[in-house]
Amino acid sequence: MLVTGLEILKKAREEGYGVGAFNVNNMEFLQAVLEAAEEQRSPVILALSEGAMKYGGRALTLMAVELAKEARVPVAVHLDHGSSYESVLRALRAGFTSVMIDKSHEDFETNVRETRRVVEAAHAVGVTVEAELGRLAGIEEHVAVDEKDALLTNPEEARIFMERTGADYLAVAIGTSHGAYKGKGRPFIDHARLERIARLVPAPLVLHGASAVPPELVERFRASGGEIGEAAGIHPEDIKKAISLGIAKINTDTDLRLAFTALIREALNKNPKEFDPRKYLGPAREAVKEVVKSRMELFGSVGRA
Ligand SMILES: O=C(COP(=O)(O)O)N(O)CCCCO
Ligand code: NA
Ligand SMILES: [Zn+2]
Repeated sequence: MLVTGLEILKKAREEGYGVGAFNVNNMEFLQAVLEAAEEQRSPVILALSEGAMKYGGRALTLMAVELAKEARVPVAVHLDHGSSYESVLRALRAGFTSVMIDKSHEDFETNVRETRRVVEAAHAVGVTVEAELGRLAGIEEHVAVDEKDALLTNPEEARIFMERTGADYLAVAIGTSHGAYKGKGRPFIDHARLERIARLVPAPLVLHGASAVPPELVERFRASGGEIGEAAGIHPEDIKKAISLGIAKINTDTDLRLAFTALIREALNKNPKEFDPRKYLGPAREAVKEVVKSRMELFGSVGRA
């Protein structure tokens, strides 16, 4: 059933588990994520970035919203990294039930003002809002303290920000970053900072840049002819710890992309004569579904629907 992001995330934070927000760009990703959620009896968030909305248009947003309504588990349809008020309005008009306004690159007052404006519009139509404070950036442990403070989320500022904006959940910067290169080896996650934020912010917290970029997946991508450098993702123990401290929404995009692409490359390499798209998109869809199911097990959302 189609529900708001807050309905899913409030319960998750209260009961101490995480819910995956999986980025979808096409039919196969949508099917993979929703089938995984139903098989795992897990709530799930379908995340569409502005790039996904540009790429998929009405075909994608219609599918996402209608399939969410028909799903046998709670599903929110979420705008990921909304960059403007207008972009949020387009998502609201498309029937999304969760929107992110990301003004974390602006100064504090601008972020507060722009986020408040989105909260008023979204709440007027029963949709809940994710905001962001702090800069996503992989940090090496030895990074100077003042540099960390400039980048990562300040706990006291977070409390004030949430009170002044009325946002429903907060994306925090505690050492993660988007993409396949999150740092050399195991990225440093500032759990102490997260604990301080969670004490001051009762709202569900969001972890961006949370993909694991597992070595076996990177290897499979390389073996199929893919080129990727020294990739590193977030360690499963850091995900579990972050959830225990208050993270309720966990964004996963890179792991799905790697799986989908590796399987397509393998299928095309294996049978150069093949030109039925279903023969290579099908196995790729299955691989994404398996990644999503295993992420749900790590997050603890299995059986929570
Ligand atoms: O936090 C994330 C994903 O993080 P990751 O790259 O670790 O999967 N996202 O918000 C997805 C970003 C999509 C923009 O193209
Ligand atoms: Na988001
Ligand atoms: Zn993100």
